[in-house]
Amino acid sequence: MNQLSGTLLPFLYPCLLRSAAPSVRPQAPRVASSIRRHLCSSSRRGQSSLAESNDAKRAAAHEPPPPVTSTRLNPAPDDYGRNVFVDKCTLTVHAGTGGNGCVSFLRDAHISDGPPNGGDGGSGGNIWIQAVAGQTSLHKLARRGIVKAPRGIGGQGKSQGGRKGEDICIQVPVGTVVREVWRSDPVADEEARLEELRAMSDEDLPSTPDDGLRNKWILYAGVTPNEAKDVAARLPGPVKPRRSHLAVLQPRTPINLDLNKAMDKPMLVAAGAVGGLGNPHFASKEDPKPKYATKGELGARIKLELELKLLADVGLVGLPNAGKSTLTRAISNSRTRIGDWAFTTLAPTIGTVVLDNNEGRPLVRSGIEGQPPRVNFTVADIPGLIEDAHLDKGLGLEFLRHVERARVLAFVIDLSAGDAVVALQNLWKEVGEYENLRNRELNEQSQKALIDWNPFESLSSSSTTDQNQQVYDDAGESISIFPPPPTRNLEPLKLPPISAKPWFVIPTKADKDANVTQREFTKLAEYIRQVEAGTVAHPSGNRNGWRNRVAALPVSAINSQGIDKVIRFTAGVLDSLMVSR
Ligand SMILES: Nc1nc2c(ncn2[C@@H]2O[C@H](COP(=O)(O)OP(=O)(O)OP(=O)(O)O)[C@@H](O)[C@H]2O)c(=O)[nH]1
Ligand SMILES: [Mg+2]
Repeated sequence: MNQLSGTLLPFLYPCLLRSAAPSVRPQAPRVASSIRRHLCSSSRRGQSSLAESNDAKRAAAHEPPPPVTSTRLNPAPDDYGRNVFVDKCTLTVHAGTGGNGCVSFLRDAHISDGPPNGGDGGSGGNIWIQAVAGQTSLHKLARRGIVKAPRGIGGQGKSQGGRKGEDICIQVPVGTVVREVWRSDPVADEEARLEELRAMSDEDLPSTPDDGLRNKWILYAGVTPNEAKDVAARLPGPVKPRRSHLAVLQPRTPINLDLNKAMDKPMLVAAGAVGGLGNPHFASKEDPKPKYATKGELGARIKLELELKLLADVGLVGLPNAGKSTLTRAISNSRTRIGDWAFTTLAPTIGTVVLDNNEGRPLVRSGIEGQPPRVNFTVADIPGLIEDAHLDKGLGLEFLRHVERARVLAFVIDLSAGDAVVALQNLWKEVGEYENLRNRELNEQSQKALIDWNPFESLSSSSTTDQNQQVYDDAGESISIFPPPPTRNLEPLKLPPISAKPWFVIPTKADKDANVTQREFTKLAEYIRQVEAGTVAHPSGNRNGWRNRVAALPVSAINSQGIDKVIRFTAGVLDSLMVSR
């Protein structure tokens, strides 16, 4: 070993030196150990260290393995990933304000007082939105609350235009509905104001330009206070506010987008405001060297409500403690919490089931002809439903709201916990009652909207606290700067009826007492067959409930048995939905 100390080897392979110590490192790289064997073959000390390490390895092999405390499918209750799921949030987007125009004049060795050459301001950043696959929650946007695009940079001398503000793209999960709550568009406000001024007769016109118009101008930095009055008096009349040419790409107001497909390109939500004009724009015969330029336009502000209409491809519906979370862990990458008590899961957790890990051959072949194959689907572990959940017992309404947002429903039934058919019927009863309740509410709301409508009600009377926030000037007078307009009451989302969703049953805990589970499964399978054949009523009580291809797929989630069949069946149902769409 002493031979080694004078070389670079100890630095490159520190394990060679450490191997002389009594501790054993079975994970040492194979290359290092082969070099070690080769180099140390002539050294007696090296031989003894190898012998020691072999002894230690042999001793370790005879040691009993550490006791297994938990597995992935039967973890300790504190072994779970943090769940941050948000399916509804509001977001205020600010399009970038335009950069200011510049007041500048050509200066040269031979020209001391040249023509105007101030550049235009750059336009503000645009706000885009894009639905992307792979995202399942709105929590990041909910945390941000406000998204502001940067403003454009001001113009400069020598006719240099300002740089444009950077664009911002908001990425949301596929299945997000985006609706406008209110909008404040300074350009539209200014247009309306100019329209009003134009309609006024000459006597009614304000004699001097009011603050609103003055605020649009920038005066040359070199003007003295006395000169400033003179320049201000020479300002041209109201300048028509300008919009970015991208504004034509904005969706119609009020915004109402249903982003139900992954988008290749983002969609424009709010175009950045245009930059101000430099002083050459105002040069005229009367005033060839204007000492003013315009400020950039103010960017629009839009308050949006984002809501996930589609939570996941499959929603697991079951009684508390039925084994939904264990099943979610068994079929997906989820690390949802598992515990042998009711209400272990209190908020939905979304897991992704991988059908193709891109290692050559897909694990499950899925997709429809002519379209790219499906590589995964999502599963939502929804908190357990209890009796009278539709009356909001045990946060029932909140949980049922999530059930409504799954494409396909999988009813998880514990085969060892009493009558499986009754358990399934009870779950459907809660879901069906919730649907009736929701339909009744929707009808009541639309009737109320009809009755409450008052054509003579002024806009200001419907103002909200948001709008009433006042700003005061130095003299204590209230001034309103850029106030948000009244909030729009958004209607509840229109969702397809729950009973019309494809559904199937996953009887679980099939590994428990064979006599009981076998008996319950036989009963349940017979009942499902009758529902499919139409000889018994649909368990939701709705005559038009989904009956095609209903199945009962028994599993033992804790042992990962029967899981493949569930994945294949679900992928098949999702494919058939795509074909029928
Ligand atoms: N023997 C057996 N036990 C299971 C199986 N699946 C789940 N369990 C156990 O059942 C208990 C409850 O499982 P969870 O997956 O937390 O049940 P859950 O439906 O998510 O419960 P909530 O979140 O409270 O609604 C745990 O102790 C699991 O280990 C199974 O297939 N076989
Ligand atoms: Mg759970």
